[in-house]
Amino acid sequence: YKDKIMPLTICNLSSHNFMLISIFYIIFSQHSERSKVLLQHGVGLSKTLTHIPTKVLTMKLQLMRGDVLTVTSWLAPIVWEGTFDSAVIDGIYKPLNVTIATTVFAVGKYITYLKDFLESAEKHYMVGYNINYYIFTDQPENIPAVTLAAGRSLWSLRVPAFNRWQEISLQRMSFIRKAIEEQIRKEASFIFCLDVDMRFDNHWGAEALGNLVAVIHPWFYQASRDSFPYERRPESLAYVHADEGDFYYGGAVFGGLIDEVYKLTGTCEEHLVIDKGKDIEAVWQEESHLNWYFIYNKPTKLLSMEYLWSDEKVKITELKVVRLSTIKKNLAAVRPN
Ligand SMILES: CC(=O)N[C@H]1[C@@H](OP(=O)(O)OP(=O)(O)OC[C@H]2O[C@@H](n3ccc(=O)[nH]c3=O)[C@H](O)[C@@H]2O)O[C@H](CO)[C@H](O)[C@@H]1O
Ligand SMILES: [Mn+2]
Repeated sequence: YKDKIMPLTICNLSSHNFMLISIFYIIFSQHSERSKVLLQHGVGLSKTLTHIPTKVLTMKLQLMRGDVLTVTSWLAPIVWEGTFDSAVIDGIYKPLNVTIATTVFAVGKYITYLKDFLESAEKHYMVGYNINYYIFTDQPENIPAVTLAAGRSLWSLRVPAFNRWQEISLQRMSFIRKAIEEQIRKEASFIFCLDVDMRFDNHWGAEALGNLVAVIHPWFYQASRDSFPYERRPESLAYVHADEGDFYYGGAVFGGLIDEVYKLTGTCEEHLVIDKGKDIEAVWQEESHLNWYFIYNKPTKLLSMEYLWSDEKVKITELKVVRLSTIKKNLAAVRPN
């Protein structure tokens, strides 16, 4: 299969993934006792996992992508169209009846993005799953009325208005950490933390679930490590040495199991507070701290730029589908500074 279809260099990149998938299915098909898989996802054992037939295995192996990196050097999958089968993924997660918390900040004029964000999410984001949206806003009265599907609900959490846009990004980690502690932990098993200036265009589903999930920043997909915009001043706790770093991740999408994201947000919050005490603000605010965190706490799953694209980018051939895109915004009109 490899020799016939894939050029040798690509074959080297993909063979790990090929092996992993094969091993996963061998384990899966031989053990109908499903505790390992369920425990790995940190969810209860009460529901029955549906049996995955052999014909699905055969189909899956034909879906491999040969033109892109589909696994990291620490063996985390990178999710691209053609690397997963939604029927198999839903066969794992739907019976577990998981609830996925989804945090979004809509402060000041950014509240105007919320309607399209929510309406498009209802069409494409985790369709068929229980979703709790947590909207952090300074104006709960202006949250638009959007019809949510069954099993999906929306909570508003009040935050102050800020006079610098950087401040909102900086404070997100702390607000999310607190909300997990006080509310979210009791209500959901997974969480995704998303920017609001975005629109879902296509399926963005349960294949994105994982213990600790990061997204490759679309502007730095093909960039070399020395051009990643990590924080380079050693005084900051977000400092990354020139010899370190795997990918440059976007701050607009991260997630995973609640406890993993609790640790992530708590650590970033601590580092942000210490930096502030030293009067230093990392070059890309919380995104810089997030990138630091993922170097020392490797994400267990990476999402390709299909999961975080930008309306301002010219499409590349590897991009077969845009699932979520940052909309073009008039920064002078929407930001407080
Ligand atoms: C695509 C991507 O990875 N974007 C990141 C990037 O810039 P962006 O240009 O995407 O940042 P942005 O202006 O979208 O701000 C981030 C988010 O903060 C919220 N917000 C911001 C300003 C405001 O007045 N009101 C408000 O609610 C809102 O949810 C917004 O989506 O760098 C930021 C760091 O500063 C964040 O890490 C963003 O996630
Ligand atoms: Mn944004």
